[in-house]
Amino acid sequence: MSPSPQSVHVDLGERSYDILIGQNVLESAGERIAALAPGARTVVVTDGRVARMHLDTLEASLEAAKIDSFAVIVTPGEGSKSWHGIQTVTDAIIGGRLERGDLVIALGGGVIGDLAGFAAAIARRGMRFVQMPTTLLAQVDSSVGGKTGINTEHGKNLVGSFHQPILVLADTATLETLPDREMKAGYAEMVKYGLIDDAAFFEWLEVNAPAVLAGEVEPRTEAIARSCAAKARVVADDEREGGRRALLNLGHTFGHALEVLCNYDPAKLVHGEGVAIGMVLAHRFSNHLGLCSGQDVQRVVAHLEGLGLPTDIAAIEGFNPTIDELVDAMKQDKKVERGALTFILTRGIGQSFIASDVSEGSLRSFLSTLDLT
Ligand SMILES: NC(=O)c1ccc[n+]([C@@H]2O[C@H](COP(=O)([O-])OP(=O)(O)OC[C@H]3O[C@@H](n4cnc5c(N)ncnc54)[C@H](O)[C@@H]3O)[C@@H](O)[C@H]2O)c1
Ligand SMILES: O=C(O)C(=O)C[C@@H](O)[C@H](O)[C@H](O)COP(=O)(O)O
Ligand SMILES: [Zn+2]
Repeated sequence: MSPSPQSVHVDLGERSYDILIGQNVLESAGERIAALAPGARTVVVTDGRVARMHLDTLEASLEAAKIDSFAVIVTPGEGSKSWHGIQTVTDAIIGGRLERGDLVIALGGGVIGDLAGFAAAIARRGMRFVQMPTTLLAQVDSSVGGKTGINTEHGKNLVGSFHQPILVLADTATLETLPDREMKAGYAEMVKYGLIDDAAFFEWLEVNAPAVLAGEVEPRTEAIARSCAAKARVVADDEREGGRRALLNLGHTFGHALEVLCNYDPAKLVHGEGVAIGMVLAHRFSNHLGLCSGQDVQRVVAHLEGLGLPTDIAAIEGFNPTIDELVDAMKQDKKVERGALTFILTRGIGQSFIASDVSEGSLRSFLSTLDLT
């Protein structure tokens, strides 16, 4: 018997929902969905790798609850977060004659959650969906908060919508099959919450990160639940990123630019690694601007490096962007206002803030201190 799952509530009025975190919660998916959406048919959107490992468990649970379902299986990786991917999923929904009242299930990492969530937002002008995250990154971040969407040839996450799930079922047992590199990449989004506004969580992670990454059930479940609670608080306060939610973008202005310039090639960089490098650059940039001490920068670098995460651009194999390329890619960021970049900067660990008055000149001056061509 697995212990009862931990529960975090996302308080959004009529769009409120629960996040259930625990070992083997996927086995209870059918009964939970039957209770939440009685009579609904379901489509499970997943990728080929996750399907091989975890689709059977979900399908058995749906079948036991007498829920009619079929699966759409896309290719793993960012390439599926695309116009082609969204066409595949929406065609399957419409072709499968799902009705507006039926349900889309995202079983997988952040790519699947973003893709399936966006498909649910637009198919039949809006269907309900459930997130069943299977990567650490998706369990601590992407399955919560309702940002859904795809990449376009111009950049990352440029087309999408805010569409909240009705339930998040985070089965921590699925992480047992997750490769070590993906586990670490997800950890970057977890430590982000400490760096944003919770120095005590950062300190806790400095002690407990090895146990979390090694898969010790208790500290890992606690770390996931604390991360979800942190995100839930921000999202409840500012669902559509009118203000404070932008803090969740710490490291992302740099990180997304790196992902785009690496052509989303997972051999070079995955999202969480881009965020790790981006968070270090955000701290270094803050230090360059006289906002954050060198000691705090070193503490962040030491923590991430100690866990085997990349912390600078030079760590990306065969990648030598110019300053112009980086600045140009950053200008597609959705936080840009009237052409000006917004950064999440920091005064120290757990003291991040939104800076919309950063000049391109000071960014270029900072980038020129890095070892770039
Ligand atoms: N919507 C949001 O708020 C939000 C937040 C953070 C990140 N994101 C997005 O999420 C994406 C990154 O998510 P990700 O890191 O989960 O990547 P991903 O979905 O590509 O998954 C990473 C890899 O792990 C595999 N995988 C997934 N679960 C597995 C398991 N249990 N066992 C073995 N292999 C497994 C996948 O097949 C894939 O190859 C990016 O596109 C990013 O932009 C969105
Ligand atoms: O939920 C949010 O808000 C975030 O910013 C979480 C990020 O980790 C995530 O990568 C998000 O997709 C980035 O958002 P974007 O608006 O910069 O595309
Ligand atoms: Zn992210």
